[in-house]
Amino acid sequence: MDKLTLFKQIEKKQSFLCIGLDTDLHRIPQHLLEYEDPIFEFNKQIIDATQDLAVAYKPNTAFYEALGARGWQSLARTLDYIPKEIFTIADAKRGDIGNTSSLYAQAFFDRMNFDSVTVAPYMGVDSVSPFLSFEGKWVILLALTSNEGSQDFQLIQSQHGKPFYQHVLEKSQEWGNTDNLMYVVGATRGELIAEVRKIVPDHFFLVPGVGAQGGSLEEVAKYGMNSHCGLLVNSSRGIIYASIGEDFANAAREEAAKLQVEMRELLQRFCK
Ligand SMILES: O=C(O)c1cc(=O)[nH]c(=O)n1[C@@H]1O[C@H](COP(=O)(O)O)[C@@H](O)[C@H]1O
Repeated sequence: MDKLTLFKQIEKKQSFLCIGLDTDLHRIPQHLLEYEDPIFEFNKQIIDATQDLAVAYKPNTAFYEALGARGWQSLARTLDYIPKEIFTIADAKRGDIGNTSSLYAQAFFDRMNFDSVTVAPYMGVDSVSPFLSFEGKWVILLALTSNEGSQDFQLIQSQHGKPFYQHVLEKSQEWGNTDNLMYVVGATRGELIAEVRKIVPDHFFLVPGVGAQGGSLEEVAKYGMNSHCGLLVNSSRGIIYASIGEDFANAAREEAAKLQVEMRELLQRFCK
């Protein structure tokens, strides 16, 4: 997908909401277990109920991989079901030596036709550049993650006096087709989002951590929004498990709608 299509979706829907399809067989409503593919059925109903509010869907592949071949099939069916104008993210957090990364990229971009994949930068240029060589596909590089363990490496000051995540942002700008590069920046790191934005003013951020992890949407927009919005804010559990009863899809819609209303207002305030 090209940038323009993404911009248009954001403008049309007045939303920068990404819904995380972290679909767990143990958490979905029990009545769905009667279906031949309960995971797909759950996702299908969530997508039907929220597609006018969301600009992206992000299945976290762990939830599908954990089920083996059956899970991969549910993932493929889900991807096929997502309307084509909506941005799709394979949250797989890959990255390996070059020839292996090439095959990961083929798996998610050619075989499965995702628009983007999350990639870990730890192994450096040759582990990331194979993903960047796919025309029209996006790499979403982990920069400053939302979890507590992000302090272990990402916030360590290097001998140049900069935290490690800043090196990731700067160095990755030299890694080829950076036009199609986004960065993961956790919503739980409100005060640091402004620092990230200074280093990469034009890139999109995928921002997980609102909802179940407690990040503030307003802070994210205040510090992270640019003139093209530049944000995809993800919520997974806070939306998809809003209810575990038969009304789950409606409840998910209500949660997504609350976020969209807030996003519309934030776009008017900060997208300049
Ligand atoms: O890459 C991600 O999406 C990601 C990065 C990060 O820093 N923190 C983070 O929570 N995520 C993912 O975003 C989703 C967050 O889910 P909820 O906390 O349920 O909204 C999960 O799929 C995480 O794996």
